[in-house]
Amino acid sequence: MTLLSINVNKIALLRNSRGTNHPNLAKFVLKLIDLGINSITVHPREDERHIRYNDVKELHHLLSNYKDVELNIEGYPSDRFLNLVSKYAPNQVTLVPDSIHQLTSDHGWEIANDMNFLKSSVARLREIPSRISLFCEPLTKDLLLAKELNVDRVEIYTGKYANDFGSEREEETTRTFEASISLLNSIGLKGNAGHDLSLENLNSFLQLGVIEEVSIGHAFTEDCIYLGVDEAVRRYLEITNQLA
Ligand SMILES: CC(=O)[C@@H](O)[C@H](O)COP(=O)(O)O
Ligand SMILES: NCC(=O)COP(=O)(O)O
Repeated sequence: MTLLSINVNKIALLRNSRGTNHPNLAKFVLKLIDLGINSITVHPREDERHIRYNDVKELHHLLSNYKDVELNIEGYPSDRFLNLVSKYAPNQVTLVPDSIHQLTSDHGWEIANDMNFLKSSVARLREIPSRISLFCEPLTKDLLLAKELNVDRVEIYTGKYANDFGSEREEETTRTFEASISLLNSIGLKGNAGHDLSLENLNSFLQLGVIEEVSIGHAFTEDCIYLGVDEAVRRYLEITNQLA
């Protein structure tokens, strides 16, 4: 069984588009919890284009009433971000190499280039009881360096997997991800995964090896439009084998 974490960035994006509180993020999260979701992911970017820092405060308070529901906060380890996660100590912090100029998180850390920066960020996070996860490419060199950084998990960036799924590159790309998941397990690191996972590619991805958690937002939000929230949640939980 793999934990399904729903990323609610796009609900916040829709809310921000009108300057009102509709759709209400807390109401949507409560709906997800009622439907059996046990983890929520938010990604407060520096420009707060969707999730705002104040959303984190409100969601942390809301989820304090649901001990079996996890909060995963993703983001670039700026001082502002580290202060935020230090204040709320979520179940998991996922460090992502982002800049405000990016449309989305479209790459993992090139750890060798940022080793000292990541070492200091991890040291700061070790002052709180949160699991530390690092958003990485499925590359041996980065996975081994993640082990050296002594993080708890690696979130494998699955953008290439999703992009190549169903193409002539699928077989080779699948082998790359399968080897990365196997390596993670062999070096004692637990693997999360995320970015562009969907109802189309998720089941195939989860056959590649042991994945603790997948975080899914963009495709899930689209599925909610076509299928409705209840059916979208049911289908994703069915694939991750979390249905009661
Ligand atoms: C790290 C990752 O792939 C996603 O968690 C990220 O939150 C997507 O960001 P946007 O929702 O801003 O595209
Ligand atoms: N870490 C991946 C995530 O939270 C959601 O990514 P996406 O499904 O919105 O691409």
